[in-house]
Amino acid sequence: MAELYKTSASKKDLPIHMMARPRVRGVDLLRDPLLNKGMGFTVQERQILGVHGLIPPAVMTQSDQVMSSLQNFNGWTNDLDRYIFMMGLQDRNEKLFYKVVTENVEKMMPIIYTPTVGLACQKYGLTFRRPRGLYITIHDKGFIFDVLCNWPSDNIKAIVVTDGERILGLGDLGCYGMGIPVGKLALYTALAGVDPSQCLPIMLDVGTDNKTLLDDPLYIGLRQNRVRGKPYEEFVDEFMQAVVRRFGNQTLIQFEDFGNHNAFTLLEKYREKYCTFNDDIQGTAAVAVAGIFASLKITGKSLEQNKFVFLGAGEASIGIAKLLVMAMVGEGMTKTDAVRRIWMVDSRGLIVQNRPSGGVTGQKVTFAQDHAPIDKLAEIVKQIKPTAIIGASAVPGAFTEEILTMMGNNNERPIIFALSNPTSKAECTAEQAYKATKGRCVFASGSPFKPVELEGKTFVPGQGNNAYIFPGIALATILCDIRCITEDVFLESAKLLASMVDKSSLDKGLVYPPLSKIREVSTDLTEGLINYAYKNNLAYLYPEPPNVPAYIKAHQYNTDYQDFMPAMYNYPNGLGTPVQHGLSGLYAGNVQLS
Ligand SMILES: O=C([O-])CC(=O)C(=O)O
Ligand SMILES: [Mg+2]
Repeated sequence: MAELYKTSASKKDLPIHMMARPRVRGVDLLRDPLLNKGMGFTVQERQILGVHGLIPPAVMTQSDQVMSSLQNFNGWTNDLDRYIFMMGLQDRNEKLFYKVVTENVEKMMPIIYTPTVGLACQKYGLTFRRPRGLYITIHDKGFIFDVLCNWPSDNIKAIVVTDGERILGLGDLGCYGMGIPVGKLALYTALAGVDPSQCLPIMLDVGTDNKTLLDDPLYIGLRQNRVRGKPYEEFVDEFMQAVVRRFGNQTLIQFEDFGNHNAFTLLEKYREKYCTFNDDIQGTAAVAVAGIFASLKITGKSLEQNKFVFLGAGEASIGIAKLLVMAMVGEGMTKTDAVRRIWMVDSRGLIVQNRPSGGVTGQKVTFAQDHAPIDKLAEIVKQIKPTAIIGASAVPGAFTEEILTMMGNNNERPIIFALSNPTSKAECTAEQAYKATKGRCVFASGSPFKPVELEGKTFVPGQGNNAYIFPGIALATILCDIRCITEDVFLESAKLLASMVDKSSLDKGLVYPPLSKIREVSTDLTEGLINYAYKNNLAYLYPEPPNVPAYIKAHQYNTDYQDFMPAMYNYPNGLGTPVQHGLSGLYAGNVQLS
């Protein structure tokens, strides 16, 4: 059985005829980002693989290349240029891209992911250099499987798909939303170690209702209004079926940044039939609930001693609220009592049962309270006296100084989460929250904020972003073959993540592990979830891996270059025949020909 789990044998273990050989050579090798090493190719490899002379003569180690990339990165004066530089690197040399990212996670995440990815999406038409992922349009209806067949690999384990209708808190960006699946999948690899060749970003272009884009002659998507209703549903149905036909029914499909209505409808429709989850509803819920679990260790309160006010009643708020209810019920409360602790506020004010202005519909119904209507958030906070306010409204500045001060006056340690993305949409800044509460609040935000100095003390805001959750869930799902991701998986993820917050973080008011640890967190989450999946009969891979950490490690992407030792120049007796074209003198001291 040990053999079954021995997947990445070291080079020495392999018989010579099985040593890695790239599937392409010559100039095609340099143009394949999965294989290209640029100047990292040894002289021997250059000769054998037919790229000698096609790259400058210097042979660089991968760490030299990392240094050179960082110098380049630092040379750019704005984040969008840094994003473009990093995408260029990803397009040229994936191993190097992921090495740079994984060795500099804190610096790179805000560029290749939120918040800069939001800006990049807004300017996607201009930043577009080379295609990445698949674009499937409503006009491909009837032929989606054929489009999927154009993808060059059969071995796809994970797809992140969007239709671009609600990109972060930026609204409908149509086809420009492709930056999001690309960014999310970059984190699959950088944070959890999912093999990038097994990941596929997909944009379902059904048009856009963004007038500015429709009027822009340089817009790169379908120039028509969004298709809705039955044709849209049939289109997405066909897409789901085509994915299974093309890549198998265990393919993970992560829904990302769909409009509110479609996000909920599609999740309900597919969650039991496909291996799927919605990151904005479920991933965000798990990260927020983890933050709340961890905050209890700071506030000293139990979950049921809290009262939560949510600003915004969309995917994130409803997802968090539902998971919170599940957590409270898990602790012995009735559902009715749990729901009573949750107060939702949308653009029309407090969501109450007898709302005069058009009633309450959809997902909000569960949380409509028996209370008189109130319009303004400040008045709601004054009357309801929440212990926690959670913003997922994409209304910047909605948590005013008055509201934050009130939270500080009503609570010894108020919980303030401003989760809307990107930074420009956050309900308040970290500084505003700490200042108004004299440093007593437990603050987290969806996009990163820098630490805040206040009266000689440093406060470190937590980043309550689903990036702490989705890469680990994805890797666990892939590795133990979970076919249906139940709601329990998200609650378990929240508990696991909260358990990883150590005392030194809590002492700084930080309810998440530091961002510098997010890779270890993703791996630990994967391990916890694999164990959970086997205990709860969710895993299809049998037999169960005897050593889960070793099993995970063996399957995680290695950012080190693969050695393309030319098998044809080696003989089974183990004597490698060096390639000697009188070059050893030329390259003396630079490379070793052995
Ligand atoms: O992408 C992010 O940073 C978090 C997220 O899912 C969203 O805001 O839609
Ligand atoms: Mg999202």
